[in-house]
Amino acid sequence: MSAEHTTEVDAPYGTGPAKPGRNPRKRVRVHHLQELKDRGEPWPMLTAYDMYTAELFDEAGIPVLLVGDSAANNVYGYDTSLPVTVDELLPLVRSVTRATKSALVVADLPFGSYQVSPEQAVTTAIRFMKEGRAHAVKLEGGAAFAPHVRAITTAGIPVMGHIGFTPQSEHNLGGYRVQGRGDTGDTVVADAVALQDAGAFAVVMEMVPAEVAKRVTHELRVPTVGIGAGPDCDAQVLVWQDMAGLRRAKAPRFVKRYANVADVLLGAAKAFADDVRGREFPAPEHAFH
Ligand SMILES: Nc1nc(=O)c2c([nH]1)NC[C@@H]1CN(c3ccc(C(=O)N[C@@H](CCC(=O)O)C(=O)O)cc3)CN21
Ligand SMILES: CC(C)C(=O)C(=O)O
Ligand SMILES: [Mg+2]
Repeated sequence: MSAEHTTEVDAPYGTGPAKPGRNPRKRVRVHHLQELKDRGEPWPMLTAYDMYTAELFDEAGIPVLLVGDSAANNVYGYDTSLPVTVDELLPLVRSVTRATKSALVVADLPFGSYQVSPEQAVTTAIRFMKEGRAHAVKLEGGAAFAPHVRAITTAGIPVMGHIGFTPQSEHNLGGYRVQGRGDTGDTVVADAVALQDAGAFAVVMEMVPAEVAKRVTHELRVPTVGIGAGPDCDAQVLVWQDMAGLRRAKAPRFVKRYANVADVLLGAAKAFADDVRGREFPAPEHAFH
């Protein structure tokens, strides 16, 4: 029996590092994430936009990778997530999915690709599954988008919700602001319940007060995924360039920086430049004779 076909797998899924070359885990599924919530085990999620990062995060045991529409900011250099298109995101999704063995890959539906109607949402979600080889999709919006979520899940595609601060609506929300303070906390809870009832397998909460996120997490059967939503969510997500310190701009309050990749890359590029200018590179061992 080849390694690929072993039925002996590490449990629980995605809660520890993979063991390369031995006992490869099966693909994380939506029901594994539900099992983690039911056992009270929090799980990590990161964005990924390309092959090498996806491969590393998969090996690190990150069970869910999000190809975020935040590629707008973190790959394409737009100032908001609004301009990025399906055609720009699809190749990134394809490379991330191709690079992973275990992680469940979620594709963000970008602005304008699902809001028009549930039918448009299904059509776009199908493109991400068929052309991007994603395992699930994510869209922004509360109760008003329950019909869109229902339509996509009816087509057989798992959907992750996203409420609280929803970057695609920044012009309507008045900028990057915490959502659900005071009386509007009840709206966040109602939105989360509506998404769950429409079939969402998990709900991201971005920049909502920790107490509201805790309420939602206890109210929902399905997992909540926090970003700036306090410690009581069932999962936590960060943009990888924030998490690893590749992005050098001032990070939002909810970010914790675990490395300084920017300094590592800057140092490597400067050393290479110095070597070329000083005729240190290429050395004899780098040349063919
Ligand atoms: N690199 C990156 N990280 C992200 O978390 C992220 C993106 N890009 N792009 C899409 C959205 C936009 N997000 C953002 C961007 C900025 C703030 C921010 O500046 N927050 C401030 C102000 C909060 C407030 O006004 O209360 C902060 O200090 O947290 C928050 C979320 C989250 N997403
Ligand atoms: C920050 C996460 C939740 C996201 O939606 C994105 O990266 O696009
Ligand atoms: Mg997004």
